[in-house]
Amino acid sequence: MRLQVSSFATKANQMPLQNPYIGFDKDVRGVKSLWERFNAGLIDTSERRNTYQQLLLSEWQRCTALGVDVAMTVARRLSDDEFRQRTRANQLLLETSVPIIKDVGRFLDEVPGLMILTEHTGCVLHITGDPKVSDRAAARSGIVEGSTWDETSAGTNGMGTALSTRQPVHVYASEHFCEGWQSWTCAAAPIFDVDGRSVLGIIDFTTPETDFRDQALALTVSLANSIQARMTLHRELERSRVVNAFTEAARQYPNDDMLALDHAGRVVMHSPNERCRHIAQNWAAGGFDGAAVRETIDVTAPDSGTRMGTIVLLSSRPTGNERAFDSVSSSPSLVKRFGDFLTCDPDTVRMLNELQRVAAADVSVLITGETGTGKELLARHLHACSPRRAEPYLAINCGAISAELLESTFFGYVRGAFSGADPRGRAGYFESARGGTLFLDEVGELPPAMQASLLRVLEDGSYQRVGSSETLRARCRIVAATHRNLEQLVAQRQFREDLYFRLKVIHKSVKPLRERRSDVPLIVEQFVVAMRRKHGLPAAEITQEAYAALTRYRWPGNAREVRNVVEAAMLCSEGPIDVDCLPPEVLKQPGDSNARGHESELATVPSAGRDYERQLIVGMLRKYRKVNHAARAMGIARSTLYRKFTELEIDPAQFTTGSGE
Ligand SMILES: Nc1ncnc2c1ncn2[C@@H]1O[C@H](COP(=O)(O)OP(=O)(O)OP(=O)(O)O)[C@@H](O)[C@H]1O
Repeated sequence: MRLQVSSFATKANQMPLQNPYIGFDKDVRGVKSLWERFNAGLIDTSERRNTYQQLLLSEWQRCTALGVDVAMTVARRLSDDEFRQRTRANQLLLETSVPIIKDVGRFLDEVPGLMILTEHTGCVLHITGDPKVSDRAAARSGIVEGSTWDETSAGTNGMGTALSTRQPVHVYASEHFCEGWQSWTCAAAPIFDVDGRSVLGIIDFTTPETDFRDQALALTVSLANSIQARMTLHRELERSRVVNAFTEAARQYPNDDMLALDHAGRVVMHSPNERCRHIAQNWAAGGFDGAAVRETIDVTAPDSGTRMGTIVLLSSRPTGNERAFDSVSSSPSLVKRFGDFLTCDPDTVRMLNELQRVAAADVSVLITGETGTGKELLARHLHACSPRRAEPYLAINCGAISAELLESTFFGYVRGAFSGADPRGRAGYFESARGGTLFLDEVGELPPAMQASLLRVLEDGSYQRVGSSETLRARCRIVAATHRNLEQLVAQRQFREDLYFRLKVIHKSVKPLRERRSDVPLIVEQFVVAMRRKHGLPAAEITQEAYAALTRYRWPGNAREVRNVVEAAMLCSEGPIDVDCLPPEVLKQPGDSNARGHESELATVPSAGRDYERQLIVGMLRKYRKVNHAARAMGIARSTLYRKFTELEIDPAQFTTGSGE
């Protein structure tokens, strides 16, 4: 159970094994019976209980209050996209931890257990261990990479409880709050960042209940310490590189005030004056004027392109023409970053500043704009800036769910609600989002019946699971988005006016990229760095001609199209990115009916989308040289990739080695 006693926290080094909560002579049967009585509502308050039982009860009461489903049997899992993002964000932790875990794993051959690494919100990044146990854990409890184990998602459990207590814990079988985890026993320890306070992740050793080893807790603590030590070394190296970059930037821009931030956005250095000292002191609390940031320069690792820190140039004391990125902007301008959303367009900067101001307010927000303009990106960061940031962020594409399943997907259902349903019933998005944010993408696609149900929730917060008359209360914030013109849909009676007004308490519209052309270089630059990281590519220049074409093009698919074109071009090029790596539509001059130099190709390729897809796949094959590696990098099944070869007339043998598999 958790090591919650405060004296332990302060005397951890002297007395860990004397703590009653990590003793291994646990009263297994007693705990099971306590759990059963707790869930049946049969706990007698006058009953005398020892400290350990009281601790368990208060844990479980807390989980109940958090709305955790005690009957949960399969852990919540992030979408593939979200998991990919978490993996990218925790690359260093993974690269540092996995070799250590594997090294130790070799000596655990005899123990039927799993070594699990999570990041700081409880999402499992990596699992190593006995394949049989791994299969069983996946099938029985959903213990897989991408599953989430923070206590608000999964109740008392090794990873989640170590995260919330920031201490090593041992959670035995029926000490788990959810029924679905009670056939497991876990020992887990937090991995701390260099500041000794922020938790980077958790290292956990999970075994079937009966196979637990007394030494497991010591093992996880020792592993966490090793990972921590190696991370500290990396961070020190990064820090010295950030300091060097700061010194270089200060030499280049002697009139600028600037700060150097580490990978986590903490101030490492600042210009030696009172204003900067003041900004640096208030930086962590966000008590600075965001608009004071003129430019940011990422300090990246020379080999991997991973971001190690940032140099922030502040906007006052302007001297005229200094620029951080020569390739980025033709005039000095303010670059605003809102999460991963970058802009230097004054209207969009203003819109983001307004969005930032409403992040903390508990009101619904509607974001409109053409497809690919970054609406999801804004919604995600709005959540990250809100007081709800520790709670789940759930994104739903309303247009992708069939009308019959919408009610049950949003509101959940009880057992026996309809045929084909999970016999245990299931929570819907409103329940799973709890106190977090529900992002309703493509909200304009909701059919009328669902619009009426959503309106009811927005009006009084109440809803029912399908098949139940019990009223539940929604506690999440709604952020909605659409590329459609909702006002027009209202006029055409396709969208309820009352719902429209409920959703657009705050309404922000994102301009298409062709109306903020100064953002194109910024976004191209951002994707060049991201794709280098994603595919492990060396630094590549963009030739002047290619650059001119990229900035001239109107980008009907907005930033998403930029991403696709940059990714394909980088995979296609062997050296600098030149025009021959750009798709024909990008090369078209305004008024041109033919793409320069690509007439013959165009004649055989029916659409730009197809052309892009073909280019991307060929690029992937060239890079990875094996079909299965390319499929994995693209996040699709090998069979799908083979189907694409036929569709797009690609001969994989031309690009792969050996069997190509
Ligand atoms: N201003 C921006 N700066 C950097 N990247 C951006 C920007 N806007 C969008 N992107 C990137 O473009 C891609 C598409 O963004 P996103 O999915 O948020 O668009 P969207 O408007 O929600 O699209 P849709 O309407 O099709 O759902 C993502 O890869 C996102 O990271």
